[in-house]
Amino acid sequence: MVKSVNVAIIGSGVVGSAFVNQLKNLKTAINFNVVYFARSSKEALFSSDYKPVDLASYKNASAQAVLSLDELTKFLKGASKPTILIDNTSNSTIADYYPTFVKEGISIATPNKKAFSSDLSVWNEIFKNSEAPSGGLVYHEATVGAGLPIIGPLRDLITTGDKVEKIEGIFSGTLSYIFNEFSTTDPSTKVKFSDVVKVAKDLGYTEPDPRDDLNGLDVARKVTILARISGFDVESPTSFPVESLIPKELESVQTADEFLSKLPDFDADIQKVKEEALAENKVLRFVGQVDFKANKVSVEIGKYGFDHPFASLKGSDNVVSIKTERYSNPLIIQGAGAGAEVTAHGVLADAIKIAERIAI
Ligand SMILES: NC(=O)C1=CN([C@@H]2O[C@H](COP(=O)(O)OP(=O)(O)OC[C@H]3O[C@@H](n4cnc5c(N)ncnc54)[C@H](OP(=O)(O)O)[C@@H]3O)[C@@H](O)[C@H]2O)C=CC1
Ligand SMILES: N[C@@H](CC=O)C(=O)O
Ligand code: NA
Repeated sequence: MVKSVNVAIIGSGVVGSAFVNQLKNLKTAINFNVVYFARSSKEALFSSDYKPVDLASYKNASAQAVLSLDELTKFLKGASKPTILIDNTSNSTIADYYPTFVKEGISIATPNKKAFSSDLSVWNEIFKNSEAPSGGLVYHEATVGAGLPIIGPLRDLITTGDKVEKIEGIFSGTLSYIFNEFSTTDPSTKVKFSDVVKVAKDLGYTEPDPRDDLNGLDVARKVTILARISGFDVESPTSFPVESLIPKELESVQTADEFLSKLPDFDADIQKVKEEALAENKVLRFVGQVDFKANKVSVEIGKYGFDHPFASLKGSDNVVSIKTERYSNPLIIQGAGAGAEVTAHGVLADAIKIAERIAI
């Protein structure tokens, strides 16, 4: 008999739409039965008898109001099959509810960093509940480096007894793209900082609000996640030094659109920093670090010589260097660290891993 698992999807934005397309074309021995699909924060598709949502026409299907998280839990628990919840949003209310989902036996696959990088207590509760015999499973590979295999291999190293000494890298697809385009080894590069920011947004690399990338918080969240997996109990992503690219004068601007329209006024400031680096034969890169020996976690803009590996990165590539007791010559993982398809495949691969463990 074919094994089956229920799936509840929340969000159909940049990542969510790509996820649905990949799921539609999935060829596995397990049947993924989508019983709930919140295609926006207002509209959801589901039926009380758990009939599968038609993914081919979900955009036009008539929808109902989204269920509250309590109602959703009750609905999913009422089914005869186990459920994987796919959270393709950046919503923190949903993230704060993960401990309850997991306690109620609902498994989670998600690219949403909020639950794993907010207060340490939320992280502890999620994984404590997940370890209980009736707890749901939790996979979040796409929260760091999108679909790049970083969290899985790091967890494997730790589980098998290795010890992390240092993790260092470029963890933002957006900031990688921006600095790879803006601060190059070629002195004739003329692109304006604010223009590249807009392109990064159009390419789907940024957070829903690009200020969450530019203020360093997105990188701080990723560094927090990697530090915690490695055994460094970081209290929150604001509990260590994080450098921001938001001009002081724009810190209190209300909307992302207003921010983007005013950003060109500050191009000259960052241009000057770039030119100073260039005069030293260096480029600017936005780097995160977890250093166990120095007992230090940091996120900052650094200057790197033209021959440094960070200087030759391309596109939205992330690069992560993991130095451990076993890998004294660090393990390097590099590739696209943002974008719809590479993020969605990370989430879907996690969903498949969960399904292989829980489908009945
Ligand atoms: N883009 C990328 O390259 C990467 C993204 N990620 C993460 O993936 C997640 C999604 O990013 P992205 O797709 O770019 O974001 P988008 O803003 O494009 O999509 C978010 C979607 O979530 C929906 N949504 C928000 N809140 C709710 C809610 N309460 N109930 C139902 N739906 C809701 C939004 O609907 P509405 O329009 O109604 O608000 C929207 O459809 C984020 O957590 C991001 O950090 C991770 C790695 C890479
Ligand atoms: N906005 C993020 C998306 C992936 O996490 C980034 O640019 O890296
Ligand atoms: Na990843």
